[in-house]
Order: sequence, then structure tokens, then C-alpha cells
Amino acid sequence: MKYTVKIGIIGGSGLDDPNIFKDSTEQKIITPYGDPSDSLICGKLNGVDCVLLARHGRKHSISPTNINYRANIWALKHLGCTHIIASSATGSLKEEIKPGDLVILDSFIDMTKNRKLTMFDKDDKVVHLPIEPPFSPELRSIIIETAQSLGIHVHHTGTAVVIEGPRFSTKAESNLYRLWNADLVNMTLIPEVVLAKEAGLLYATVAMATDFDCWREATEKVNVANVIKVFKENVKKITQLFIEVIPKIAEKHWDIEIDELNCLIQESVQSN
Ligand SMILES: CSC[C@H]1O[C@H](OP(=O)(O)O)[C@H](O)[C@@H]1O
Ligand SMILES: Nc1ncnc2[nH]cnc12
Repeated sequence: MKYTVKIGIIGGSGLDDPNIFKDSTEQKIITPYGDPSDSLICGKLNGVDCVLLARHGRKHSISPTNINYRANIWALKHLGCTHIIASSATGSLKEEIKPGDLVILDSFIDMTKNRKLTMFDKDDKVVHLPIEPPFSPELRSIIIETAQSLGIHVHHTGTAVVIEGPRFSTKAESNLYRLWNADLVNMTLIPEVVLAKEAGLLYATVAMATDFDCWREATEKVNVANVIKVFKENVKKITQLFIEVIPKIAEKHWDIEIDELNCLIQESVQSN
């Protein structure tokens, strides 16, 4: 096996400071892109090396637009991560995705307006990375199989619309995203998923639907309090899933997938 598995865990809203390691060390990393959202917490979970990072900082003080996504991904790569599993609170755009449900995302629609979308703008290289599939299919399969074995219901696919925020959507916007047949809406998936791929990291997001955004007449419109309430009520499903999935990820050999991704990145450099 060429690569030793190390798993980055990015905790989103409601999972800002998960205390899931027995023994851990804290690392403050400085990156060419500036500071990550917080110190990175290194430790072992079920015998597997992991690194934990709070996307909005452990005190939840950084809003979606201001998150230094490039520094976060760079720092996880720098610490030797090969994979990232992330959590995200999301609004449901579909009747059948209920608050509290988990969705293993497989696509996105980027509606952000004010983000640094690439790490490839530091030197004179121009890189056009094919993003499809944005989430590692193998990682998603392992997460889905593990959820099934734990009896945790998950939706196997889902497309998230990513908005700039920090405001939530209007009803017109929410209905437009529904017309596009999108499943969920959030504010942080972009550029995290893209940068992970640029960094050669295999990435998956477990999204939790926390609300019906604002399209559904019969339900209270989304607000921060109900997002956090629903997330906290259901967070055990995500932590249990992460704890069980991590040794399964570490059991597999990933040389083919990581080599393929590295080749794709090299082939994506434009040259004349
Ligand atoms: C707390 S409501 C909006 C907030 O929740 C989601 O955060 P994350 O993806 O980090 O779980 C959403 O994207 C917004 O940032
Ligand atoms: N309705 C919503 N819109 C955007 N981000 C969210 N995060 C959780 N619920 C959300």
C-alpha cells in the first residue's frame, strides 16, 4: 500500500467542537493562504489517524463567506490527510427529505458569488480541473453501506445548491432551486469540495436536512435556532456514522483512486 490513510473530519454547524478523540494534540498551522478556521486536532479514532477541523471555528465565529477554505484544505493536506469526511447542515428542497434525515451528497449547483474558488492561482500555471464526480464514489459507497449496517436511514444521493449567504433564501429562490430538481441548500460546500479535489484528497459530505428552507407553506421558515435544534437532536447519527465508517475507510487500499486523482490534476494543467 503506497498511501497511509489519514482522515480529515470537517465539522460544520452543530458539530463545531466534537470531542471524539481520547488522546489528542492541537496543531496551529500557518498556510500560504493564511490561517485555517481554528487549530487542528489530531488523534486516533478506532485506531485510525484523524485530524479534526471546525469549519466555522470552534466558537462558530466565522461566517460562510469568510471561511478560509483554502487554508483549511491546505492544512489538512499538510498534516498528511488522504481523505476528508465533512458534515453540513442543509435546508431540504424536497418533501421526501425530512428534517433530521441524512443525505450522502453526489452533486452541487454553485450559486456562490464571493469566494476564492481555486488554489491554482499562485504561480503561472492555469489549471482546469474536471470536477465530475465531485464526491468520491468509493467513499460515498462505504458511508452508505456503513449507515445501512447501523440501521441509520440515509438518502444515497443528493444535489445541494450552495448559496453565498449569510442570509437564507427568498421563497422565489427556494422554489427556483426546487424547479432545478435540487435536493438541498447550504452555504459552505463551495469551494470546500472543489479545493479538496484540487489538493488530491478524496472527499465526501454527510449532509443533514435541518429544515424545509422557506418553500413549504405548512412549516416554520428556516432560522438559525431551528437549524441548530434539529441538528443537535440528530447529531448522534452523524457521530456514530463517522466513528464506524473511519475503520472501514482505513481497511481499503486507496492507491488506485489517489493515483488517478493525482494524474487528473497533472493532466489539467494547460500548456501550449
Ligand atoms: C446555522 S444555519 C446556516 C449555516 O449552516 C450550514 O453550515 P455548515 O454547512 O457549516 O454545517 C450552512 O451552510 C450555513 O453556513
Ligand atoms: N435553509 C438553509 N439554507 C442555507 N443553508 C442552510 N443550512 C441549514 N439550513 C439551510
